[in-house]
Amino acid sequence: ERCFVAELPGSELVYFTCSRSAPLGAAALRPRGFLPPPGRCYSFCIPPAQSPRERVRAARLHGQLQQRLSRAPLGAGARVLPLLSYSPADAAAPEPGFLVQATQAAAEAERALEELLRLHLPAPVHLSVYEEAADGQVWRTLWRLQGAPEGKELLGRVRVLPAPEPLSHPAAAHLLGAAVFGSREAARGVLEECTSLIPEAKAVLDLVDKCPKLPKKGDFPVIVIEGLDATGKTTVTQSLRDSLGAVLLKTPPSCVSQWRKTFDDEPTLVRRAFYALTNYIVASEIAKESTKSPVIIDRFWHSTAAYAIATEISGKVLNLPPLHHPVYCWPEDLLKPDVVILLTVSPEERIRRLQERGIEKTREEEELEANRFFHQKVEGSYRRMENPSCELVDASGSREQVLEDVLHQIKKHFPLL
Ligand SMILES: Nc1ncnc2c1ncn2[C@@H]1O[C@H](COP(=O)(O)OP(=O)(O)OP(=O)(O)O)[C@@H](O)[C@H]1O
Ligand SMILES: Nc1ccn([C@@H]2O[C@H](COP(=O)(O)O)[C@@H](O)[C@H]2O)c(=O)n1
Repeated sequence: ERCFVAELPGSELVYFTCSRSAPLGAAALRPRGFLPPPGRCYSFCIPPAQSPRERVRAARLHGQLQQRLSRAPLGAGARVLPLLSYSPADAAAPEPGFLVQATQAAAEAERALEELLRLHLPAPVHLSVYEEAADGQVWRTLWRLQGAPEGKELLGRVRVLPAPEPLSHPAAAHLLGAAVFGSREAARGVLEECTSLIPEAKAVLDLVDKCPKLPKKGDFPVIVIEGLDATGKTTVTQSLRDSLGAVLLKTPPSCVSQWRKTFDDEPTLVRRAFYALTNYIVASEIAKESTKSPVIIDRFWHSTAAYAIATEISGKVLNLPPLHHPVYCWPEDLLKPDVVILLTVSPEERIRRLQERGIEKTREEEELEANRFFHQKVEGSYRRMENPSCELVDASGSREQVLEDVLHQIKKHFPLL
């Protein structure tokens, strides 16, 4: 039995399933907020990759469809929401897809959607249509789209019911190796798979392959400063460099800057593998520099993992994988820092600083502003990291106060510094 989870506006998750046999009275149970009245919903999923080599293509197809859906003539007020199809009974990775909420039952919107799917999805293409019946229950009609331009076959009609919320988010068990990479080889494998599609992947691999496999930290302290955008990392890391006579490094390093936009436009799988590998490039720099002086790093692996988890786990902070989940564990083959400090500021102060700075924001930061739940999930993930865990410093005071507090925290580990 397949179940589905969709993320509604406001980051609410709705879990539902379909049943042929549920007794009709069994609740005017309609999944809450699922079908905006009066309206229709449509859903479809991206067919899973048949082999590891195919997973980059499948991930890219998902991204392309998302872009095309955002431009498709689906009618005023139509919403395209992220959907996952999963089976509670087996361990297979969930299939990503979309739930399209149309505010009117517009034949034109339906035609546009069908045309898009016929054009871009490999056959057989399945489309589910959800409607409310006179008795207030929601029904799903499953269609197989075939032939051009309008051929379609009716496969069946079933009731839609709320599904029990699983103990953990359906994506949680599949983050490792797909969004969070537990080793250099795991991330490397993804970029290997895309060298024929993305030429820049080869250039990144060449850089990574020049770095020693297990670089060793020198005797000087290695300190990472983490935090959301505009929490003051640049300000603090520069002050720390000056007051500790340290070397300042950042991830991703400048040697990959020219490829960053390319990978930011790729789906999670490829984008996160890129960022994961940049940590290994910086690790070899840390190894060298920490034999000579203290090293300060502006973002490292915790950023890579926290942003990946927050993006892939839909809903709110309570949907994050629980404490001690393997996604929060430092990769065994990545040079480990001595101290990781997480700068925190209130959402209001952070937004004030972002606005004051006034420079163009990255796509992810636009999302951050629009979606405070995403912001909470990134910070919630940082807070769950372990070995090394993040030590929190409230960064909402003056620049001088924040520096003093960070130095105080560092000196607890290195009193002689
Ligand atoms: N303690 C502070 N009080 C007030 N403003 C601050 C403080 N620290 C930093 N700022 C200002 O807030 C803005 C963001 O700071 P900064 O660039 O250091 O953050 P960041 O975390 O490095 O951001 P990003 O991750 O986007 O690079 C800057 O304009 C900076 O001058
Ligand atoms: N080690 C890292 C560093 C960065 N990222 C990603 O980059 C974004 C933030 O970078 P800034 O240059 O704006 O500070 C953030 O959205 C992360 O996705 C990363 O993954 N790993």
